[in-house]
Amino acid sequence: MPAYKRILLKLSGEALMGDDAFGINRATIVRMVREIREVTALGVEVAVVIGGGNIFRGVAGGSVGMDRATADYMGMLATVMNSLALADTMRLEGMTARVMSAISIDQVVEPYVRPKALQYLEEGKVVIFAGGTGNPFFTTDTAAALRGAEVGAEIMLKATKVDGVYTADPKKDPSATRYPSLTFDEAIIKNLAVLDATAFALCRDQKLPLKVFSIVKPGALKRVVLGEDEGTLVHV
Ligand SMILES: Nc1ncnc2c1ncn2[C@@H]1O[C@H](COP(=O)(O)OP(=O)(O)O)[C@@H](O)[C@H]1O
Ligand SMILES: O=c1ccn([C@@H]2O[C@H](COP(=O)(O)OP(=O)(O)O)[C@@H](O)[C@H]2O)c(=O)[nH]1
Repeated sequence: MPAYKRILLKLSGEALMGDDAFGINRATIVRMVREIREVTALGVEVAVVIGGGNIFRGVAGGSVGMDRATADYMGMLATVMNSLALADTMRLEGMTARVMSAISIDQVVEPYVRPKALQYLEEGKVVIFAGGTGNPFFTTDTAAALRGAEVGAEIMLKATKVDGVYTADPKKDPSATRYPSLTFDEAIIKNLAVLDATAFALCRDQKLPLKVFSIVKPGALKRVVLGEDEGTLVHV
C-alpha cells in the first residue's frame, strides 16, 4: 500500500545528464520514467517539477557577467525543454502526461491553470510543471514546494544526486553524516544547502513534508512512496 495518494516529485535537471557532460541522457531519462510508472501503477497521483541545470543555470550565466534576471529566464526555458523531453518519454512508455508552464509559450505548452492541473491529477495523468515559478531569482526547488502546496500534495520528494540530507555537503566534506530525519528549522539554522532557504521556508510554512533521496539508486522512489526507510525526511 502506498503511503501517499498524491506526491510532488522534484527531479534534478543535472541528473538527466547521466554520465554525459550536458543535455539529456536517453538511458537515464527512460530509467527515471520507468520508476515513475511503477509508482503511478500503485494508484499514486504524480505531479513533477524538473530542473534545468543540465542545460542552463542562471547563477552560472550571472557569474560570467550576464544580467541575472535574463540568465534566469534562460534557466526557466531550459526546464521547459526538460519537461517536454520527460513528457514525451512518458508517452513512449505508455503513460499520459501533461506539461503546464509558468511562463506562457502557448504554441509549445499549455499554461499553468491550477484547476486544470487538479483535474489532470484526478484523472490519473502525470502533470509536469515547467518554467519554474515563472520568476527570476527562484529555483525549481521553490517551484516544487509552491506547486506541491497548491495541488495539495502530501509530500514533496526531492530526487537528487545525494541519498539524503547530510550534516554538511557530502560532495565537499567526506566526513559528513546523513540525518535519518530533521526539522525544517534545523535545516534552515544549519544552512544545509541541499534545498535553498526559500524552498525550505515554504515547505515549513505550508507544512509540506520533504523527503530527499537518491535519483541514481534503483527502486528508491518506490520505496519512498511505500513509506519504507529511504533517504531523509524533513518535517515541521
Ligand atoms: N547538507 C547537505 N546534505 C546533502 N546535500 C547537500 C548538503 N549541502 C549541499 N548539498 C548538495 O546539494 C546538492 C543537491 O542540490 P542541488 O544542487 O540543488 O541539486 P538538484 O539538481 O537536485 O536541484 C547535492 O548534490 C549536494 O552536493
Ligand atoms: O522559479 C524559477 C526556477 C528556475 N529558475 C532558473 O532556472 C534554472 C534551472 O533550475 P534549477 O537550477 O533549479 O535546476 P536543477 O538544480 O534542478 O537542475 C535556475 O538556475 C534559475 O536560473 C528561475 O529563475 N526561477
